[in-house]
Amino acid sequence: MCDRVSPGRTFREAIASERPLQIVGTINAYCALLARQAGHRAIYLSGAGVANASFGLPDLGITCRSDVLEDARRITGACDLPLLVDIDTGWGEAFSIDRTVKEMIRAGVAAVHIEDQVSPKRCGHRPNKALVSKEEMVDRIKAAVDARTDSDFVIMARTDALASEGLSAALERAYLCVQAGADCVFAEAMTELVMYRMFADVVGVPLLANMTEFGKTPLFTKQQLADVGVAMVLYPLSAFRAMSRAALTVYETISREGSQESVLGGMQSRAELYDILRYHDYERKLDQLFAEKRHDHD
Ligand SMILES: C[C@](O)(C(=O)O)[C@H](CC(=O)O)C(=O)O
Ligand SMILES: [Mg+2]
Repeated sequence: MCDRVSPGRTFREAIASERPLQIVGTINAYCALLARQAGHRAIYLSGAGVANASFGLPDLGITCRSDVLEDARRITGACDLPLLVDIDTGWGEAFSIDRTVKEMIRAGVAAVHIEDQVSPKRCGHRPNKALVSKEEMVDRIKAAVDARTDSDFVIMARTDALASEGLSAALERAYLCVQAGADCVFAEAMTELVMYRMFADVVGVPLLANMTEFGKTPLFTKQQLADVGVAMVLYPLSAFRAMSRAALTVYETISREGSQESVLGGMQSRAELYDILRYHDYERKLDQLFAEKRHDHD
């Protein structure tokens, strides 16, 4: 790796120093800057977010590695916060997973989570999810771990097993993934707080809880999750859901009222936008370059 601190290292440090670490979904580069402005220390590129927001598609395994990589690169290009990326099933067998991991590292990503659903996958909070065998999932993890070109890059194993196979099977899968080298575990679609305590005790590595809205998991607080041993709390689509509602309201208002006047109060101002983008720094730089150029010709 180049002179840059490994994003994986930054992510590991964030997990160690903020318990639990809040990881917020940022569907694009500007959202990543907003999350940083709000003081967050880690961000997330959601697979559902790529499908829904970038492609207008449902989260059913329709988007692929290059789609997610493109969104990831835009985010890492604009924001230095460590980025966790949802790579769904890894998009294939061992060599495809190898390529996925290597390209994610090249894209400046800090961590990925890979799940045990069959391909094409479904949203973790919808019915009728089908899983690959635990042996195949272990192979996915081995392939991901072996693919690392940066030993700090974080491989997180996600299990979707609770719904179809029950808690003991989900715990066993998580344990086997850790034995195979996974750095962290993502316990998907838990229905009770105590389940996280059981996972934390079994896996012995940092555990992630997914607080996605309108799904199978009640919205536990950061403190409740800390008390049951959770190390990371994910809010994958919270901002996206709020942005979507806000955008719809604006479109409807413009259409209904013939003006956006009544919704101005809900908008970020030009000054606020420019602040986040450091617009004036860019402008000053431009002025300076032109001034130097003029000077050269004198
Ligand atoms: C975390 C997740 O994998 C995502 O893609 O963001 C989704 C979130 C959601 O659909 O609410 C999941 O939990 O499957
Ligand atoms: Mg997903």
